Amino acid sequence: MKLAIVYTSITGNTEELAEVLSGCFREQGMKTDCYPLENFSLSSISDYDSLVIGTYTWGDGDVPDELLHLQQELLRCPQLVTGIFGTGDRFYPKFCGAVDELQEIFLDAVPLKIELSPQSIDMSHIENFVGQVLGT
Ligand SMILES: Cc1cc2nc3c(=O)[nH]c(=O)nc-3n(C[C@H](O)[C@H](O)[C@H](O)COP(=O)(O)O)c2cc1C
Repeated sequence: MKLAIVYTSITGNTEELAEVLSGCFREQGMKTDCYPLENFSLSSISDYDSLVIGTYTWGDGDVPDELLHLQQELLRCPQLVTGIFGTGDRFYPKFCGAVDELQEIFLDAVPLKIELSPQSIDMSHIENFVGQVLGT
């Protein structure tokens, strides 16, 4: 089994969460590759058994534009998307709205929403997410 984390991040919060998650998946014995979106080649999708997508939220609860192409491609194999994580800010009415939007498309994916950058208080949620994605 091989898992890819593919994320987009502007100010680094989602990147930080992606790195924490990578470490957790690896600790659980999962072969895990972690890519910023711009380094992920769509042709490598077939190398993976499972894909976990990470995103910030933009605008009024929106998925960032740069993710839309990957989102479209994954509609061919929606079962591959096992998790969707995001960082957001509770200041906005649609907290982590991008995670909600993606989850409406990838119905079986486990969601994780974290406020800004991951803190130690978030670790139980993060570990739960990892466990659910791995089905343990
Ligand atoms: C213009 C703008 C719009 C945003 N809209 C939302 C939003 O609707 N919901 C939300 O939860 N966060 C929103 N955010 C907050 C970001 O999603 C949040 O800061 C996130 O952690 C940034 O991730 P990054 O550091 O990976 O880029 C917005 C931020 C900006 C600058």
